[in-house]
Amino acid sequence: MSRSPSLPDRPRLDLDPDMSEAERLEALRKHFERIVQVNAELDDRLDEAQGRRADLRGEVDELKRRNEALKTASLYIATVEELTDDGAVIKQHGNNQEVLTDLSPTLEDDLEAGDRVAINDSFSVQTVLDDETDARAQAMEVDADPEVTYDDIGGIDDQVREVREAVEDPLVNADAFRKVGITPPSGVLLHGPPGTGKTMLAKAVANETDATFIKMAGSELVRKFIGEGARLVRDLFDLAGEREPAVIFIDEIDAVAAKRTDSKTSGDAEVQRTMMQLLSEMDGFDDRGEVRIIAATNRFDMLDEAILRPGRFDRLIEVPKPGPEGRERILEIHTADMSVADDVDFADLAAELDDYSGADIAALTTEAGMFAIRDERTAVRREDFEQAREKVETSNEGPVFNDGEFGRYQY
Ligand SMILES: Nc1ncnc2c1ncn2[C@@H]1O[C@H](COP(=O)(O)OP(=O)(O)OP(=O)(O)O)[C@@H](O)[C@H]1O
Repeated sequence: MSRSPSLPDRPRLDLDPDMSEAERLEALRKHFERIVQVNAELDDRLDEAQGRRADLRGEVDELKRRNEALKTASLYIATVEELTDDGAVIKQHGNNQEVLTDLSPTLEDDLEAGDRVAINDSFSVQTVLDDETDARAQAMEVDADPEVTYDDIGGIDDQVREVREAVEDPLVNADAFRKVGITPPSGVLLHGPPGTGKTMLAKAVANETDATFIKMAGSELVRKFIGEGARLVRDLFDLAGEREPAVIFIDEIDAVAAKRTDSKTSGDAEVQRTMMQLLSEMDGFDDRGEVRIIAATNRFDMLDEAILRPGRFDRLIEVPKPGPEGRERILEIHTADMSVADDVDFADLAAELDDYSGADIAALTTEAGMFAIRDERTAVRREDFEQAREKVETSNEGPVFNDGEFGRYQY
């Protein structure tokens, strides 16, 4: 990469052998002042570059999202009704339009009547789709008996309490809410940096209330074909109704509920349709009995305000990275089953793990354990944690420090 032309020059120190001591001292003092000044200028430039980098990353994310939407933009779902010598008769879902379409030789052999296919705007068959149940399985994770408990979650006690009040109490104590005549929050939105325990919170609430945990990934929803995202949202709420008590967890909700952009691609329109379906399911939520809904996002700044209105995600809970005490607790949780040598002081270690998320700490403890194994020891020592830190912090997936990735969000 070429160097930016406007970077300040490296200051030079010219000392003449004929100079007196006083002159030398003066030259050195000036040189020092110049270095301090150049350093300050470089700091400014660095800040500027980091700001610019954060902006560019934001743009890249947005472009990636649009690209993803465009790739699936113009595909619709249809069912093959009949195979004839002239091609296949297909029926498009949604409008039930029947069309005879040519088939490419490669598809001809694969297709059977009854298959679901993806077609483009001109009804040409693009791919054979998986079974409907596969599409659901890919987008939804159903866990009738999640194992996470509140004790497994460290450093976010206030958030645990808030989630319990907003999600657990209405499930366990529905009568009390009815008698007092208040409506519990419709949906809870957890927002904060990645790996801080948002999914754990949702699972723990489901566990403590003996509810089925049903997770839907927002990013999966937008990868589907026209009409499929909205249908999956419908399925999600139907399934939760069948399995009540249930906790619906929509991860990465920003993928379906981002602020409207000015782009008019059909991919964006499809994302909008999916979001509309989600909003209408939430608006009809009161009659759904023992179903609670939690969503999570790392990109709170991107959300469309429509989803935050009363009756929708009207309880916002920020889940931040843990402070030193929280980090200490998370270290204890993740080393509970490890043998740890006496020279490891968790409070001391936690104080040094500035900006680590819960997930970073979990990764750190595993790495430390690996170093002990490599050294053929059974107890994990302080030096293992040090080596693990070096590894975690130099790898790309290590913690992202304050002036990095999240500079552009509010976290
Ligand atoms: N507060 C915490 N206490 C204990 N462990 C944690 C905590 N936060 C994260 N972890 C560890 O990190 C893993 C990932 O956490 P989780 O999936 O809940 O994060 P998340 O906030 O949902 O992340 P993302 O936004 O990336 O989906 C957990 O399985 C756990 O091992």
